[in-house]
Amino acid sequence: MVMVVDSADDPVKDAVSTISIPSVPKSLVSSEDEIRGKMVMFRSLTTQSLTSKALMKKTMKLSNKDIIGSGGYGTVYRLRIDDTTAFAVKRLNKGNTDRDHGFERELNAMGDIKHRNIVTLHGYYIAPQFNLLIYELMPNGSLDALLHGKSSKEKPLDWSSRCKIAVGAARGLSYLHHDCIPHIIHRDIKSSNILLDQNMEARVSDFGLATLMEPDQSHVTTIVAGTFGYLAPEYFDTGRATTKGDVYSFGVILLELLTGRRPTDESFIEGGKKLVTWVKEVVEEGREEHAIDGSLVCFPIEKVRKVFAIADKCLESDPLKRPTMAAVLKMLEQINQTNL
Ligand SMILES: Nc1ncnc2c1ncn2[C@@H]1O[C@H](COP(=O)(O)OP(=O)(O)OP(=O)(O)O)[C@@H](O)[C@H]1O
Repeated sequence: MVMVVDSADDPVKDAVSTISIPSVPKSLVSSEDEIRGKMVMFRSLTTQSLTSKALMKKTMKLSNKDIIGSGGYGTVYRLRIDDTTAFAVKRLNKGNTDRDHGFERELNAMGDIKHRNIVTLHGYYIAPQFNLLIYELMPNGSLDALLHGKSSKEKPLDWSSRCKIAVGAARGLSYLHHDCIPHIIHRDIKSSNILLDQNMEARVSDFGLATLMEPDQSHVTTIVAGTFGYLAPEYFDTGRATTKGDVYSFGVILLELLTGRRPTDESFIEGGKKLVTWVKEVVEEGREEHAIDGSLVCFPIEKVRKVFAIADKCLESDPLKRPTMAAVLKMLEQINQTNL
């Protein structure tokens, strides 16, 4: 049964259609699953020629061979529609109520967001046993894979690609912090959540942990979440997610781009040193060219120094001393524009 609904009838704005599926083949779901779900697709150029029914049919045929990867919340599949259209479908298991709330949050936050540096959510499917999120497919994978995966040895990212990724990710995050109403704190900024589109433009992804803030609130108090190595120190004490916590995580991303090393790399904590202390010392002692990723054969040292200095500011232990994402974006854009 296909029912086209007016967006006014649906809690999610711009939804073009919903579909109830009384039964689906086994592949994404186990045969015991009680299957009765609702699919909602958002209106866009990519989805306008697709019917929910056709999409649902293809979705239910997904199997292990289509898996792109998996994370803390579920498994991601590649869904090919035709030669020009493909989606990334994230299946979230309905393990507990927290995850259900996370899913609802993700939908509400993502549905309206359209930005060149944010991964678009095209739709979702809700069923009793599982939920699906239907995202734009990012053909060049994640920054994590580009920096630390197999291809990083064969074809390391060059300096200008790293700069472009830093600027794009900063623009996406700045948009969430400053231009979305209510403002959005990402809460899980890390290199596996920075994806690359066909032009190697960075897109911020994964709002599973995103928390919506009312414009007059400066923070929200929640249980500790996020990923070790990227979390701001104050988060461990207070459990408060703030935009400045995201700025800290972004500083870690900058360090990853500069050094090619994960934040949990032993060299950062050698002799009990913390990341913050490490970067401060590198900047103060002018050792940037020794700290830069060894696979970078050619880099403009003045620009490298400036990006290290920005990372240092983002990683300040006192959140009040950290710049906003809008300021970080401006600094990175200026470095990119100057011919040093
Ligand atoms: N829209 C997408 N296009 C292409 N690949 C994607 C997309 N979304 C996720 N992936 C890839 O799928 C894999 C799993 O992603 P997922 O977001 O589930 O986990 P994660 O980010 O690694 O960890 P976590 O769940 O803790 O955030 C990652 O390799 C990620 O790069």
